[in-house]
Amino acid sequence: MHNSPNSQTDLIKATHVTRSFGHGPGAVSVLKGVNLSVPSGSFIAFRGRSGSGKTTLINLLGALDKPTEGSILFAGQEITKYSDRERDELRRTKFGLIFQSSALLPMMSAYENVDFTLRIAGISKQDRDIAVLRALEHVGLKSRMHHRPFEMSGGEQQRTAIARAIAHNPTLLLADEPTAELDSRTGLQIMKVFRDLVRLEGMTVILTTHDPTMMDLVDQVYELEDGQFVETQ
Ligand SMILES: Nc1ncnc2c1ncn2[C@@H]1O[C@H](COP(=O)(O)OP(=O)(O)OP(=O)(O)O)[C@@H](O)[C@H]1O
Repeated sequence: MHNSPNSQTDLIKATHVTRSFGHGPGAVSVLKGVNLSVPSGSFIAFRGRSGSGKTTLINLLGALDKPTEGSILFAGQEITKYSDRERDELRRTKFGLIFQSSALLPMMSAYENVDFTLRIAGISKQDRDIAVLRALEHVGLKSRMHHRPFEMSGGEQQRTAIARAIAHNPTLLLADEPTAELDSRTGLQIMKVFRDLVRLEGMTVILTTHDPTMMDLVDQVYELEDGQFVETQ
């Protein structure tokens, strides 16, 4: 595959990406030609009003969905041409996904929640023991790892969700409104966890948010308006 010198350092590159839902006169055009280059090891935020297309874009970048038109390259590979099976494999090995609600299993401790995901991915007990502790340490939750979700604060639950998403050491972490259910102080702490994963672990983090106060910690903000980027800071 031919790459320009620039694109070799991009972890994610989206070109002329559109996404429409439905057909014919009832079709809704949600993304209308998005171009994006995300360098490896950067911390990026998509900001925009409700309905501007943030979740749709995150789902496309995370290989949970396919664009109507356009291409998305991950590490130089056109993932929009991948089969379902290849996309599953990519998500399982290279991506970590975090959502607004932590969606932890309520009867399991923080440790068990993280461990469970690795267990169903077929990781050996020996490797899991190391990976789970390392992930919980990264999010500052080692001392509370035996607590179950109802015994944890919202911020601790979201930290557990982050630990679960990073335990397999993904290259790219995608988070859709990860601070929306948290107060602003806790939200800022969660943003610092992401920032440290970028600065100390070299991960690339892309998240969505409504909240302008979260923007100081990221490298770049992309503003989505009605399915297009309108301004780049
Ligand atoms: N599967 C779908 N079928 C039809 N329309 C959809 C579908 N998914 C999203 N949409 C529409 O696309 C638009 C953008 O949705 P999206 O969830 O990407 O916005 P958002 O910026 O993430 O909003 P929010 O901040 O409220 O989560 C909305 O108008 C939504 O109704």
